[in-house]
Amino acid sequence: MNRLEKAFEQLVGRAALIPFVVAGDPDFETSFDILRDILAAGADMVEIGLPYSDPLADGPVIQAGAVRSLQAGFQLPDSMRLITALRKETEKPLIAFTYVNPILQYGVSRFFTDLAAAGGDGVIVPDVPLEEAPQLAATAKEAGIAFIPLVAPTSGEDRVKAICQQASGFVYCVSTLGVTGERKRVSESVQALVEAVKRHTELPACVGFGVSSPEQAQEIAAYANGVIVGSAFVRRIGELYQASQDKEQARKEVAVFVKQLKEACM
Ligand SMILES: O=P(O)(O)OC[C@@H](O)[C@@H](O)c1c[nH]c2ccccc12
Repeated sequence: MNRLEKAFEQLVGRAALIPFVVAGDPDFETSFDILRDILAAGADMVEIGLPYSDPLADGPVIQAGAVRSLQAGFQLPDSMRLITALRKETEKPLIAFTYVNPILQYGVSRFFTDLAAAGGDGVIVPDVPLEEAPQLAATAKEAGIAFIPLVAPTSGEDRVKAICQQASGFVYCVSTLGVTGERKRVSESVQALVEAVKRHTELPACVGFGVSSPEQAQEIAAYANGVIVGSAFVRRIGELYQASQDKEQARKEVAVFVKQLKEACM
């Protein structure tokens, strides 16, 4: 059983809390501390976003996080270094989140081999078309990396079935159309999407996009196997870690938010 399977098995009926942060935001050391704190505060696994200059599916908050990281000089090899360092601190799953371009530039086979050597467990690539996904998924699986696909509210039953058939790790159910970013309400339609996924795979179905509060996390945890929260963390990191802020206070506030979300997922 791999780390992802073990993590979901240990949930025993509750939903996994899966925070997303941008690697290297606002710098390598701080990003390492934030991820270690988030895991120590109770996150079941983390999604580590590899900063990219053209994050077309991201809203302004995560775009700003990527800019902070890239401006700090963070490059793809630093993401591998960050995952390697984190793996020394935790046995929880570390999932790389990246657009397809950085993988192509780095070299597909080299990317997954290096990610596995660093201690990574899975990858999420939001902009790889279904037609090209099988090749990427096969290379990932050869390296022992779960290829976690996304399904959207617009994905019809046949497309959900086709996506689930090549999935590994879990299936990412995108709650709403548009780009990432905190929403006041999480769309009700995502429950039907989770149910459609469950008709076509035994894999966990996790929901992301827009989750900004413990109340929303609790709502999703009632029917999904995991709750993914990104912009709500990246916004706090941006606000709290401005140069003038007290880093200790910032770390405490991020940890409190994790604990509140974790409570809600019980
Ligand atoms: O609205 P949020 O919480 O930022 O949701 C997406 C985010 O958590 C993470 O999964 C993500 C970051 N960038 C993406 C692009 C596409 C799909 C997903 C993502």
